[in-house]
Amino acid sequence: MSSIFHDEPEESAVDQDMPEAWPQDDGGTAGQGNPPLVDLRDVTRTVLLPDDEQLHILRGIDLQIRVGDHTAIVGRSGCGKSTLLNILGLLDSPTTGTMAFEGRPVAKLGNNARAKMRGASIGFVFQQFNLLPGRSALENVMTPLMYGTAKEFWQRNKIAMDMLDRVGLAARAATQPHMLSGGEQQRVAIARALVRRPRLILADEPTGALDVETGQAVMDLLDTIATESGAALVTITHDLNVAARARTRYRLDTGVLSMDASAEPDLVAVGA
Ligand SMILES: Nc1ncnc2c1ncn2[C@@H]1O[C@H](COP(=O)(O)OP(=O)(O)OP(=O)(O)O)[C@@H](O)[C@H]1O
Repeated sequence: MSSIFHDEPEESAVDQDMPEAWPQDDGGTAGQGNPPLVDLRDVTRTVLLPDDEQLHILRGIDLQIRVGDHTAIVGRSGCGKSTLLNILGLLDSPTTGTMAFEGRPVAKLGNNARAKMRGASIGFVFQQFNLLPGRSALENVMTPLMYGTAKEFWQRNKIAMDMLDRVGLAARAATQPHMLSGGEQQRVAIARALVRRPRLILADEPTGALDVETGQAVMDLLDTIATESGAALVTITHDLNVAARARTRYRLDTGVLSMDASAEPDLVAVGA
């Protein structure tokens, strides 16, 4: 968690290890000429277990995400959702296969360039909110701006206040997380995730700790702000009601990704 919000400031990121953009080989999937925001090709993730067996967590994942998309990935516990999310969020790397972000192959990125790309372009929303205790709502929302551009740094107070206002919590700016309800904490977390206007928002079970009604309100907010800011939203969930809001739905089953999870009625019981 702390690694996401406490990476190197942008000013110290090493730009030299940013590779050239990929050639325009979209494999026929891009259509509009621009590369997808995220492009996974035949991605696998394998770990070596203590008994020397290999655990194949992700297998042959092909996934293209474009700016403006709202994509849901649903699957049962242990199917590889978090592993895929970590790869999409540049927190982990594929074992084999390729991933490009904004047209750049990420395998060649050094740690600083990866952190810079993550900080500037990706916002994370978690099930348990992961707000920093002992800091006000405003300070939480300001945190990513401390590691942003010079303009973001110097205007962090105003930018963060505007974002808190956007999620309807300007009046609670000085309040610490433990004094806020679960839904309010998640709105602060959404404000923090979006305060640098990321192009990709990764939401990992964003309604998992909320009651149904509050969860719907949070998803409405996330949907609306993502659409307004032109970001792509990827929601990872086991709840088909949450998944149904997405325009594109995938099911992840023992590491294999397939289209349209809503066509799988047996998963409804999992989300119930
Ligand atoms: N580093 C690792 N070493 C060993 N096993 C791992 C490792 N990372 C993940 N796994 C295993 O891979 C499988 C997929 O893990 P992952 O956390 O991606 O699942 P998930 O779909 O997010 O599950 P949940 O919904 O319960 O959080 C699990 O069986 C997990 O125990």
